[in-house]
Amino acid sequence: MPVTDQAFVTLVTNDIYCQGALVLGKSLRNHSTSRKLVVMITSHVTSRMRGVLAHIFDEVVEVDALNSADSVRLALLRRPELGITFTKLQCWTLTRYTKCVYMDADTIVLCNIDELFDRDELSAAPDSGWPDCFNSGVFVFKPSVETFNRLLQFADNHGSFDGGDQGLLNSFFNNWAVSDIHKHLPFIYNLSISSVYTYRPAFKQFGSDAKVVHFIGTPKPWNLKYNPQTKSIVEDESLSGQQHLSFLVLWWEIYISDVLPFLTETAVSEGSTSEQHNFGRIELVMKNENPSPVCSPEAPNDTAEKTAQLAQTASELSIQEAEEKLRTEEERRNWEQGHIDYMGKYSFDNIQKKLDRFLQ
Ligand SMILES: O=c1ccn([C@@H]2O[C@H](COP(=O)(O)OP(=O)(O)O[C@H]3O[C@H](CO)[C@@H](O)[C@H](O)[C@H]3O)[C@@H](O)[C@H]2O)c(=O)[nH]1
Ligand SMILES: [Mn+2]
Repeated sequence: MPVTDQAFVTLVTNDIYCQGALVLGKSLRNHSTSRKLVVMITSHVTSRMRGVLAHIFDEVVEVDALNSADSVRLALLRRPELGITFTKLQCWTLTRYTKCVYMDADTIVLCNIDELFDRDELSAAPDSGWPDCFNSGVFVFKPSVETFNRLLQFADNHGSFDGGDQGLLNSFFNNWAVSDIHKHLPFIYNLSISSVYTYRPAFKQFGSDAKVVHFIGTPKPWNLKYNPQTKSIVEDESLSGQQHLSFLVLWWEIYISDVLPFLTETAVSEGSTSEQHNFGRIELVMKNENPSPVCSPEAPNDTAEKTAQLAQTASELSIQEAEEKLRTEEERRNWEQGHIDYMGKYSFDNIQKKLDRFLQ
């Protein structure tokens, strides 16, 4: 039975974080949540992206951006961009809902977690860096204008010890660590990806129970490169063994199968808009470095070198030429059978060029 007065809520202040929110929303839908899905956005989110969000979320709510502007404390955290996360506090203004679960846009669910609505405000899981603090990437709360105003007043009086919302919320709900064990969510509801390497044996023992994965810190999944052919993350120095790759692969698989079609579809159907799209930072595939053979039984049994040449040629095709070729029967057959040349003609770069053309 759908429950219409309770919702999962997330936040995005720009189109880049939207990639995360879309994957999160889709993961909640894939696990048949009975609650509403709400995404709070700020004015910088483009109207095209708002349209895409509306495909997955029940409500796209514009809120005013709030910023801690606390550069000194944020510098301590080495994350100057996180002042904007004060905007998260706006979730308390969603008073048409009686209870909500807030989730960061860099989280995904691995199963249905509707049971969280049995908990009260403020329930959250321990932060892996300082377990007497809760992590503010997943928490149960009760919308209330009064609480919202008290939070703003508190922020005004005391600021935030880490410059972001997490410091503020921990000071405000300051008895979380000791008052009520029911408000301590098990860590599996907010598995910080960093714990995978800081306590590897525990991950081996309990990791399979995880319900929510949180890609805390940097890099975020959407900043990485993914090779859909080999279903693997293209590792670079920003990873340095710190992220658990299989969860990143899962994120990317949801992105490719459930989100990318919405993004490309909307770009095509709203071709007349002059707004700039924001797929720029997502690199779906490696281009010509390390080419691997195109996965297609019809393709001749080429050497890697020949494949490299083909990939090179394909990536150099003009859009018109690429479209022309798309119409040929063989390619259509390959496409329909799922043998898609992700390394060449249908590399993300080429798809992106096509989107650019539609958006001009
Ligand atoms: O430019 C931004 C930055 C953040 N967000 C939103 O705010 C959330 C928090 O930012 P994130 O980059 O996910 O922070 P974390 O790496 O998770 O860092 C920690 O510190 C943050 C600041 O206190 C808390 O908000 C997080 O919950 C906590 O996990 C994101 O998921 C988004 O929902 C935006 O929409 N735009
Ligand atoms: Mn986060």
